Amino acid sequence: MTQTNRDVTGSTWKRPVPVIGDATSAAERGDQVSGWSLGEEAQRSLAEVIGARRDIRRFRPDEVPADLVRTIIEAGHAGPSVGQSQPWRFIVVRDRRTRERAALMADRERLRQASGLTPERAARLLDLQLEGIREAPVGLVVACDRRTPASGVLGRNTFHDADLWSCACAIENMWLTARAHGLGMGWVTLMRPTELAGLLGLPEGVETLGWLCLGWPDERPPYPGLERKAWSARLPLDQVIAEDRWPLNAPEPPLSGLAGAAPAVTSVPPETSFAADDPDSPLWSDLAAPDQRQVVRARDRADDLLTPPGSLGKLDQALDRIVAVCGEEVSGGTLVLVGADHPLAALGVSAFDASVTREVMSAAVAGSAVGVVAARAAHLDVMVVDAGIAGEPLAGAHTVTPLDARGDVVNTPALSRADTDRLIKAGRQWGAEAATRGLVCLGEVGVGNTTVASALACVLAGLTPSEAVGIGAGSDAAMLERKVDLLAATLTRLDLPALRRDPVEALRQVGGPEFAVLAGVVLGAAEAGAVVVLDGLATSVAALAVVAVNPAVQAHLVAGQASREFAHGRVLTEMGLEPLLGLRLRAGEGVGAVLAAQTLLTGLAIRRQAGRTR
Ligand SMILES: Cc1cc2ncn([C@H]3O[C@H](COP(=O)(O)O)[C@@H](O)[C@H]3O)c2cc1C
Ligand SMILES: O=C(O)c1cccnc1
Repeated sequence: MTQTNRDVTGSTWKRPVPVIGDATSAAERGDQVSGWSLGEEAQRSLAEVIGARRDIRRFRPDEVPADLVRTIIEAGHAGPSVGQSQPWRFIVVRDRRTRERAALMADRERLRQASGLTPERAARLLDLQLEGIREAPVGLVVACDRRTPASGVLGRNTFHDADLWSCACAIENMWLTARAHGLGMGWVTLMRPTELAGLLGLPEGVETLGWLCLGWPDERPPYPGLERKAWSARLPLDQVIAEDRWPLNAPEPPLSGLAGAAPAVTSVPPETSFAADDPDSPLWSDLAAPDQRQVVRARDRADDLLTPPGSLGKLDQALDRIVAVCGEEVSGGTLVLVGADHPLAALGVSAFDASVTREVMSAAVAGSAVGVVAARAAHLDVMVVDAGIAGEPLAGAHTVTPLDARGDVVNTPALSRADTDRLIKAGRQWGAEAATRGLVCLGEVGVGNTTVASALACVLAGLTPSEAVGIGAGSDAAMLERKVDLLAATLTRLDLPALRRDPVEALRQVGGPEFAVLAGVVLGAAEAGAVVVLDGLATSVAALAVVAVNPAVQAHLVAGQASREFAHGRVLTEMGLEPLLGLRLRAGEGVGAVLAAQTLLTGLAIRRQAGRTR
C-alpha cells in the first residue's frame, strides 16, 4: 500500500516547525542522511588539528593572554558530560610556589618509576623530559567533583567513573583548541593523586585528573615525542580494532609501552610532603626557581652545540640546571666542610672513636684530609667549619658551636632551638659567601653522623629504621642491629607528622650541628644564586630539610653522587634528584661532591668552548 500525505479529509497540512530546538523534518533527514555534515573543510580542519595535537614538554617563557586561557577553558566546558553533570572544575595555577611544588612531586615520581624498571629502560626514561611544569607559565588542573551520588546522575549509576571520563573529554577539547591556537599543552599524571589534592586543598570527594601544562611550545614535534625517542610506537590501526567480540588469541597487554613497569603504588602516601608555610622559620626564603627565560636560554644555547642534543646524558641535565641558575661562566667553586661531634657516638654506633672527628678536621685545616686534598686537586677553594668539635675551637677554621647542652638524639633533642637557629643563620651567611666563587660543594665530618642522618631520613623522608641505616664508616652486623634499635627507640619519642611539617624542629630533635649549618649553607648559597653540589647522606638530608620548606631550592641542587648508604638514594628521590656519579663512595668529607664538581666544571667548559652551529 502506498502512503500518502493526505488525511481523511483529503487535505495536506503545513508542518508545524518548532521555533526552538531541532527544526528539521523527518522527510529532510530521510532525504539526505548526511545533511548534518559540517562539510569537507571542517572535516579536513578537524582531522588536521587531531593529527597535529602533541603532548608538549618544553615551553617558551612568554605569557599566555588571559582571554586565550579562557577560550581554552570554554572549549573544555563545552565538552560532553555524563547526564550533563558537568563535574569538571578548572583550577588555573599561576602561583609560583604551587607550581614549583607540583614540579617537585613530578621529579620525585619520575625517579620512583625509574627504580622499578630494568636498568636499560630506566636509563631511557631518565633521559626523557617528561613534563614542563616549571616551564609552562600556566598550570591547569581539571578536578572532578564526585560528591554527587552516582545514582543522582543519569548514566552514572551503572558506570560510576563516567564523571571522570567526562572530565577527560573536557581535557581533549582544551588540548585540541590549544593546538589550533598554536599553544602547547602537556598532560602530567606523574605525581601521586593524594599529594596533588593536598597541594591544591581539594575537599574530600574531589579528584584531579593530573596537571596540564599550558604555554607557547618550545618544540614543534611532527610526531609523538615518545616515538621520536624510540620509547614506543603507534600501534597499527587494525591491531586495535576488533569485530563483534573480543578477538580470540589476542596478545596479552601491554601491546607496547612500559614493558617491565613498576608495580602500582601500594604504600599509603604521606598526607603532604612539604613543610607548613612559615615565613618566620629560619629556613624560610622568598627564593624563586630560576626564571624560565634563563632556563630556555640555557637550553637554546645547548641546542646549538656541535653535538647531538643531550649527548652528555645526565651531565647535560645537570649542566642545563647550572647554566639556568648561574650561567656558563662558572669555572670554580668551594668545598664547605663542616665538622662536629655527636653525643650519640657514645652509644656504640660507629666503628671509630669520637676523637677521629677532631683528627680529621685538624688534617682538613692543614690541607691533608681526603676531602680537602680532592678539592685542591680540583682547583676548588676550601672553607672549613668547626660546628662543635670537643676541645678548643679548631684553629684556622670558621667556628660556630652550640652554646646549650646537647642531647644524644635517642633520648633527648640534639640541640636547643636557639642553637639550631644560630647554626642555620651562620651557615646561611657562609653559603652566601661561598656562592661568590662558583659551585658550592658540601662536605661533613662527624663520627656517628651517618646514624644521625638516618634518623633525619626517617623523619623527613618517612623511612623505617631498617631502611634508613647503613654501614657508615664501617659497621658490622651487630652494630647495624644496634643502630636500627636506637632509631626505633628515637622514633617512639617523636610526633612524626608534626616534625615532618617543621624541618627546623627535626634538625633540632634528631639532627646535629653540622646538619643545621649545612642546611643554612644550602639556603644561603641558593639565595645568592649558586648551585650547591651535594655529597653523601648527611649533606643530602640537610638539603632535604631546606627543600621541604622551599621547593624552589631544588632547582639549585645537583646530587653529586649516590653513596654506599642505602638511605641516600631514598633521600635524593624525595628531592627529585638523580645522582650524577655512582662510585659506591663512603668517604664523607665532600669527596663525592668535589669529584662531581670537577666533572661539572669540565662540562661547563664544553658548553663555553665547543663548536656552535650558528
Ligand atoms: C678516618 C675517617 C675519616 C673520615 N672522613 C669522613 N668520614 C665519615 O665517616 C663518619 C660517619 O660514619 P659513622 O657514622 O659510621 O661514624 C663521618 O665522619 C663521615 O664524614 C670519616 C670516617 C673516618 C673513620
Ligand atoms: O654516604 C655517606 O655520606 C657516608 C657514608 C659513610 C661515611 N660517611 C659518609
